[in-house]
Amino acid sequence: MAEQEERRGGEGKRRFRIGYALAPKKQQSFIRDSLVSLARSRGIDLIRVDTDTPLSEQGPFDCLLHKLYGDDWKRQLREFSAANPNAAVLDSPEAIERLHNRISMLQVVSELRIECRSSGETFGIPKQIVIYDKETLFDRQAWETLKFPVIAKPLVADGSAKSHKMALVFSHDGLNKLKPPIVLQEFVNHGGVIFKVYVVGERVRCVKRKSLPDVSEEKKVSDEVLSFSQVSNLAANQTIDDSYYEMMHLGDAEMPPLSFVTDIARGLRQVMKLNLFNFDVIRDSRYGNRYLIIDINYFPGYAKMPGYEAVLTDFFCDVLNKKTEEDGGAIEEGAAGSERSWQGCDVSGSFRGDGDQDNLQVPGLGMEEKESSVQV
Ligand SMILES: Nc1ncnc2c1ncn2[C@@H]1O[C@H](COP(=O)(O)OP(=O)(O)OP(=O)(O)O)[C@@H](O)[C@H]1O
Ligand SMILES: O=P(O)(O)O[C@H]1[C@H](O)[C@H](O)[C@H](OP(=O)(O)O)[C@@H](OP(=O)(O)O)[C@@H]1O
Ligand SMILES: [Mg+2]
Ligand SMILES: [Mg+2]
Repeated sequence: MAEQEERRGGEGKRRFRIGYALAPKKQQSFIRDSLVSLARSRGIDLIRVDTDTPLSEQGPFDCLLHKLYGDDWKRQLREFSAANPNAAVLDSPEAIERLHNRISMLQVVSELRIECRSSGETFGIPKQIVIYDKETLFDRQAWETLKFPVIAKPLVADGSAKSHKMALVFSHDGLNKLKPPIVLQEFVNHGGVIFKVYVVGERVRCVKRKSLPDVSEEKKVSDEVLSFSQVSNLAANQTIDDSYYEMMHLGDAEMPPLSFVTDIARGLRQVMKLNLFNFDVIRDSRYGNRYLIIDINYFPGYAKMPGYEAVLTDFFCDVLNKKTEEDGGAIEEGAAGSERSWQGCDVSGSFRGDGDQDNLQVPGLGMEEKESSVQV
């Protein structure tokens, strides 16, 4: 009885347990005290999953949040879902798998169906080919459809440092320095600014980041190969705020229309069946209102966004609310104490955008309402 009362968080309130299974570096950057305390105040306990102990020996969990790789972990997740059909897994390993290959990752973009916009914005992906072996690399026919410069990206995007090691190749003379399997993606001049669109369930936030500089015509005949890695990623403890934009001279870079990136985010979420991801967008300097999606990441560095605690906590409440409704736990107002009633997460709470640079889209609210408190 005491344990049940403890789970109910005293005064008959039901508490929820979200287990998180993350690599140490990710846990350190994402599970901050500020997130843990805000979630706790809304009736949610964030509990570390010990990745050295079988998942089946831990819990119980109402929801599992994870960013781990490998067949054994996928097996444990399948067993967890079979044993706990009412628990939410964020997100399904099968859906995440699609993002671990840079070809299947961007294929989802071709499945998007988004209405034409009167303002004329269009989207797509850069031209790219996959090269599985050295022989193909030297088979001119394989890559002659591409225009140099190209970016050579590892085919596998599995979160390893190796999967971020890239090379900018200006001419085919540079191809012999590459190690397949790789994707050769046309480098598109985009003014040195990349837009990262963070998605947390129905919530979307677009931020600007420093990107690779444009390549001049003269440079395009060089046999050089420029290696780089994660040029647009911030250090885990760095956040995106005005000082960052000033330091990186990104202040006056125009953001893409919020409704445009939100439509793409919604489309990607439906096609990929993922809740937690971001995607990188560049504006093609040749056309001005043509946007190219160049990368999609599962469970990115949300903590770099000021106010990420409220975004994630509101999302957790959405998930738990949805699970409770699905479980038939109708929330009877004032029916505290009855077995099926659920006091649930308190989802009221102000959730504010932070200035012009970051567009903020919360469910059902337009831009003009972004400063209002969010009751979801
Ligand atoms: N097709 C392209 N045209 C121009 N610049 C590009 C292109 N692809 C990548 N870049 C540049 O290279 C950087 C890294 O590319 P990408 O985002 O695909 O790598 P990543 O290792 O997956 O990065 P992340 O840290 O976002 O996961 C981008 O942020 C951008 O600056
Ligand atoms: O600047 P962002 O938040 O995009 O940086 C992310 C990056 O896009 C990838 O999602 C990284 O994950 P992997 O691709 O699995 O390496 C994130 O690293 P992580 O340690 O936070 O998961 C970056 O934060
Ligand atoms: Mg990227
Ligand atoms: Mg990436």
